[in-house]
Amino acid sequence: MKVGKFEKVSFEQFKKDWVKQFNDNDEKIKEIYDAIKIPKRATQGSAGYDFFSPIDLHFEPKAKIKIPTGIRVRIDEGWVLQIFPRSSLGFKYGLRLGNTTGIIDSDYYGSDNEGHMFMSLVCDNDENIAFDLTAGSAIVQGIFIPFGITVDDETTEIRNGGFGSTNK
Ligand SMILES: O=c1ccn([C@H]2C[C@H](O)[C@@H](COP(=O)(O)OP(=O)(O)OP(=O)(O)O)O2)c(=O)[nH]1
Repeated sequence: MKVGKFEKVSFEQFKKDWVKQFNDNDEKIKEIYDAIKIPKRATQGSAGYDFFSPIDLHFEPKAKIKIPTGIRVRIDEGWVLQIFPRSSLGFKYGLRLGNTTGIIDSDYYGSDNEGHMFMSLVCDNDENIAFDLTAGSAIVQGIFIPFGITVDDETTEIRNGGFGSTNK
């Protein structure tokens, strides 16, 4: 079923979020932004949309990296995009999401940050293996999943942001 669409966030939004994580100048940030690839499935039968790393990444064991993806996603009502590790990187290096699994709500798209998606990654292996990924490598995968609500659900709040925004 066709229920979503990936897009790039604006350059201004990407830059604003990127400088909070990485020390790059404007020219370099524009280069990274222009090279950002829209998530895609590797094969016709794949459930997961691969997300690609915008830069070369070096993972030290146990270190956590937060990556602004440059991507937002429009999702139909009643569906959620869940983010999972790729099994190859999980098996080899114990690469997992810092938040164990990512939940991208459909109403995140309209947030003030344009619905800019972030990925938190941890190289979590017991063998102390560090590893590198080159820019453009598939790092995690997103799967569109339907969800239900309770028969007496009366939620009316509207989201603006993520990462604990609804605690405020
Ligand atoms: O890996 C992730 C997980 C979440 N998000 C964004 C999209 C999601 O819609 C929003 C909120 O996520 P979630 O509902 O899981 O977080 P929360 O801690 O419950 O925060 P909130 O109070 O904002 O719902 O943050 C990401 O960009 N990457």
